[in-house]
Amino acid sequence: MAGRKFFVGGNWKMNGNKSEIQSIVNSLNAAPLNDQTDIVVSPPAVYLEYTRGIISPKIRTAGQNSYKVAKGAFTGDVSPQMLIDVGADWVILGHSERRNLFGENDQLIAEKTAFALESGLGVIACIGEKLEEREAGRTEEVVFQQLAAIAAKVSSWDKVVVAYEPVWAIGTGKTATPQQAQEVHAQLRNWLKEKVSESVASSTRIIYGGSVTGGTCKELANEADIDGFLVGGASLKPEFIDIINARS
Ligand SMILES: O=C(CO)COP(=O)(O)O
Repeated sequence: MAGRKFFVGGNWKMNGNKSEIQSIVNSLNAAPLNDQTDIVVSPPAVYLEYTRGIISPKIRTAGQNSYKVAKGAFTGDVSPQMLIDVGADWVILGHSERRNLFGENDQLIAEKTAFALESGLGVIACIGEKLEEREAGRTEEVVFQQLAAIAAKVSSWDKVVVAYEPVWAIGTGKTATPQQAQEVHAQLRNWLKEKVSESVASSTRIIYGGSVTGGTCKELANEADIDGFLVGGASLKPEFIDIINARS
């Protein structure tokens, strides 16, 4: 907690069309939203501009990915400059689906993070262990390695939010318990303190993602080192409003 502004992101992943987005946006625009919370939604890239055009200015938008250079022969990719051009303020990088389905490694994610920050975007930097890694007692080692790769390329942490998303909790309905999440968040904050600085450790938001719902969000939000959420499935549903307001 410690003065860190609560941050809730909705990662829509590869879901939605104009009509579905219109109805999600209508419900968000009409809802009472806690103004002590930073709220970001991340539609598929092709719908970023459409979403920006209809959503309340209180809600910021994020790309789900961006490449490490501004333009060029990189078929199928988008740059931070393009995301900014269509009104995005943030980008999600290092999501486990990018790592595991599209083969992105720590090095590439770190380079993309550096370039997105340099270009003026905020970065939601995702890390998290797989089930077999947790079961082998390697959670700390894995998340520290992922964070270290990113930290090596970050010179200013003001616009970085770290998202801890255990892979076994993503899309599975198995939310980490508040204690499981808090334990890793505290370890990550301690890592930042030791390897970066005390002030970065105390000011950087560390948010949790993995099957967060309207039912699980309040208890998680009570933990000292959980500064918000990155929400997948539930961000497409009305309960996203309860998650945004979890600290109210
Ligand atoms: O991957 C996630 C957010 O980036 C979490 O997804 P779910 O909330 O659907 O588990």
